[in-house]
Amino acid sequence: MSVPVSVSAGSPSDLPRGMALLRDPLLNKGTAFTEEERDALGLRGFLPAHVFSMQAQADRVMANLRGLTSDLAKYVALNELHDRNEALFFRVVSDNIDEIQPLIYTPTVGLACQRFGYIFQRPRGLFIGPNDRGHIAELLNNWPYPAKLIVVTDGERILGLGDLGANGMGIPVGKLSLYSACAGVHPELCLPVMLDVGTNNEALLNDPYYIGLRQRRLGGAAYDELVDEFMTAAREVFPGVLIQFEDFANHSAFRLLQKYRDKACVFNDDIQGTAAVALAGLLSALRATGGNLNDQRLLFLGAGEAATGIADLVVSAMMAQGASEAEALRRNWLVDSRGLVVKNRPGLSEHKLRYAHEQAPIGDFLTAIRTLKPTAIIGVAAVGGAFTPEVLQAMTEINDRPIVFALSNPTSKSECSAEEAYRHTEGRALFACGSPYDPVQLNGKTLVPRQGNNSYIFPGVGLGAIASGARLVTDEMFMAAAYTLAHLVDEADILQGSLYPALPRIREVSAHIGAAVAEVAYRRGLATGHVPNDLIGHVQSQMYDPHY
Ligand SMILES: O=C([O-])CC(=O)C(=O)O
Ligand SMILES: [Mg+2]
Repeated sequence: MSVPVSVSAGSPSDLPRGMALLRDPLLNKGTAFTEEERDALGLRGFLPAHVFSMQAQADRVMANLRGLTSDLAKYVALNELHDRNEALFFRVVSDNIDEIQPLIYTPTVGLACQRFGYIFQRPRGLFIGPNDRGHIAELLNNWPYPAKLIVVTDGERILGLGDLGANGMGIPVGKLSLYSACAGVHPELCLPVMLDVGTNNEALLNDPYYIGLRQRRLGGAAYDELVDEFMTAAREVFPGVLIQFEDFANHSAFRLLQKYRDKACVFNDDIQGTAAVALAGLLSALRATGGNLNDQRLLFLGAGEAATGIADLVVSAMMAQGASEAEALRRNWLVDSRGLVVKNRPGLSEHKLRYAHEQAPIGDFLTAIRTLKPTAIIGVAAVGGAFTPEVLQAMTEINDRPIVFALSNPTSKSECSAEEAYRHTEGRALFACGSPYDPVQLNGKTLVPRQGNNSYIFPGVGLGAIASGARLVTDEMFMAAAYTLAHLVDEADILQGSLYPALPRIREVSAHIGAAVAEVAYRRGLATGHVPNDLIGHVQSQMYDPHY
C-alpha cells in the first residue's frame, strides 16, 4: 500500500483516513486508491468502483485540458487539480512541461494575476500585512508544513505588468510549482508568501473583487520594519530556509537584496536568476557566431533589475576571462525611458551608476544602436514591440549574426516576436525570448527559439542550495549555474537557433545546476555537513518524483 510520500507526516497511523484523506491534496490519489487501500483507509463507498492507474488519470486530465478553449480556463483547471491531488498535478506538469509551463507560468500567469480576484477559489500560501506586525512568527507557525523554500513578493512589479498588489500571489505560487516540477523540490517544502502592503493600482482599489488590502502601499520605515520582521520570523520558524525575492519594484529589490544577502540565505530571481539565464544564452550565441565574450558590446533596453543584474554578471564573466573591470563595464550600455544612460545625466539612481559612461547623450534606442554598434541587444524594459523592424535591420547591418534577446514578460510585453526577430534579420538573429514562442519557418528552414527565462535557472539553484544546506546564495553560484546551463546546449540545438536545451530536459538540467551550486557551497565553506562523494547522485536522490 502506498500513499504519496509525505515529508512531514509521522507514521502511517498518523495519516488522515476516509473523507479527510480524500480532501488532503498531498495524500489524495482519488480513483487510483487500490481495493486494499480503500479497505484499510476507510474509503469504502466514497469512490466509484473502477480503480484507475495514475497514467490513466493523467491522460484524462490532459484530454480535459485540451478540450478547454481559453488559457485562463486551463490555468483554473490546473489550479483545481493542484488543490485536489498534488502528485497527479506534478506528474502531469512534469510529463507535459512544454505544454503546461506556459499555462502555470508566463504568459498565462500574468493574465491569472490580473484576474486573480475573479478566479480565486482556495488560498495557497500565506498573506502577511501591516496588521500582522508583532505576530508574524505566530502566523508562520500556522503553516502546517516544514518550509525550506519561500518565494516572497509584495506584488509591486508583477512580470512587466506593474503593481498588481495581492493579486501578484499567482507569481510565488507559479514559481514554486516550477520548483517541484522542474527540479523536484518536494511541494511540502515550498511556501508562497505575499507581503500585502496595499497597492497603488487605482483600478484594483476600485475593483469590487480585489482580494487584497484596500489601501495605498505602505512605504518608508513601516515597510522596511514589516519586511524585517518577516525575514527574522521566517528564519526563526523555518531554520535554514531559502528565501527568494520575486517581482519587487526596483526601489525595493536592490535594497532588500543588499540588506540581506550577506546574512541570510536569499537571492533575487529578477536580478540574479535572469542574469544567469541571459549569460548562458549569450555563451550559446557565441558558439554560433564564433566570437569571444570579451569582444561583445551589449546594449540593454531597460535599466532596472534585469538589465543591471545581467550586466553585472556579464562583467564578472568578462573579468574572469581576462578583461579589466573598466574594459568590461564599457562593453555594457543601458538605455532607459530617458535615453542612453550617460555620466553627465543628473539624478541617476544608484544601480545605474556603474554603467553611466562618458558619452554624449542619445535620446533613443535606434540612434544608440547606430552610434554604439552593439553585437547584442537585450530587451528588459517591458515595452512591447520596442524592437521595431528598423531596430532589427540596424542590428543586421552591423552584425553578421545579431544577438537579440527579447526578455520582457508576458508575451504582450515582449520587445518583438520570434517571427519578427527572424524575418527582419534575414533569419540571422540569435534570438531568445522571455515568454515562449513557437518555431518559425523561414526560407525553408525551421528556427526554434527557446525561452531565455529564469525558469531554467532558479529551480536548480534552489535545489542545490537546499541539497547542500547552503547558508548564503552567492553570485558565484549563479555564474556556475549559467556555465552549467550553457554546457547542456548541444550542437543540434545551436544549429536550429536554440540557445537553451529543450524544456523536457529540465529535470536533468536542474540536477546539474543543483550539483554545480552545491559544489560552490561546499568549496566556499557555505554548506552544512560533509561533501558527498557523488554530488550529482546526492542532489538527484533528493528530487521529488511525483508518483503514488
Ligand atoms: O516570471 C518570469 O517569467 C520571469 C520573471 O521572473 C519576471 O519576468 O519577473
Ligand atoms: Mg520575476
